Amino acid sequence: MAVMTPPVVLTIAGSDSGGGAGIQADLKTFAALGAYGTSVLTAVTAQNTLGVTAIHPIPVDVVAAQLEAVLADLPVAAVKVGMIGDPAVGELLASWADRLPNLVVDPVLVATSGARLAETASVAPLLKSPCVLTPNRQEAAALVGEPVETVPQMAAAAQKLGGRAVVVTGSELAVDVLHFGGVTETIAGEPVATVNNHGSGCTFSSAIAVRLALGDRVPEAVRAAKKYVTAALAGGRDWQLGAGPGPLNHFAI
Ligand SMILES: Nc1ncnc2c1ncn2[C@@H]1O[C@H](COP(=O)(O)OP(=O)(O)O)[C@@H](O)[C@H]1O
Ligand SMILES: Cc1ncc(COP(=O)(O)O)c(N)n1
Repeated sequence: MAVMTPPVVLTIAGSDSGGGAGIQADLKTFAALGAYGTSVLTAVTAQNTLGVTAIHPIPVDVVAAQLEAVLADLPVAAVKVGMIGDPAVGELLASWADRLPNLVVDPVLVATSGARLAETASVAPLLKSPCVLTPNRQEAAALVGEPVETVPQMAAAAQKLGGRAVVVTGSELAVDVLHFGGVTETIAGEPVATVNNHGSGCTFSSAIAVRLALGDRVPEAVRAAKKYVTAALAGGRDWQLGAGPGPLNHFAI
């Protein structure tokens, strides 16, 4: 029998005990889109659809050991970074950035439920790396220090932030703004009327990483990820999991 190796994608992120966001959303997205998922945990959160009740950051040497274990053995083709609970981990990842192929950084700061998950200082070291950065409007505002609400403000923020590319996501607007290769474009999707949006940002950034691992250019990867997150939001519109904003249905494609 012929041997085959599936595309391997790595998530470096926090655990969401409720299963809707973080590492759990990332691994489901990888599986749904045909990649083999690996994971480096940066934090354990006690979390459900209603909120976050505890955060335990993983010590930086244990984060480094996980990263070394994965990269020493598995042919990682893309890496997604989510919640970084500690600036020392941000520094560690920045020092590894040139060995992290097709890097996508979702600068997670606040959960959909409103809970603070990380400080801008944690992600700041990575902002100079050649990554695809995927802030939502609130995160973009925190990173550029200006209000980001409207589509023109999203475009201005995307142009200010550096990296390989920036996608400022518009949550329920269903409109994202991509700045790549000197070109700024609006990517409009179908708005989905749903309360179940917990983990949409994690899912979107993970889907971009899979598509980059499969060989897409950045604009194609972002468009494919937008289609996927829309389908997963639509697929979870009619289910109920938890009393707060529920998760997406990652396998409804
Ligand atoms: N209700 C919705 N209908 C359609 N697309 C949505 C909806 N909510 C979020 N999205 C899309 O999901 C992706 C993740 O963005 P966003 O929700 O802004 O991230 P975050 O979870 O970090 O706030 C973006 O492509 C955004 O446009
Ligand atoms: C561990 C962890 N990481 C990230 C998020 C952000 O989730 P969302 O995609 O809803 O912004 C979260 N709630 N928990």
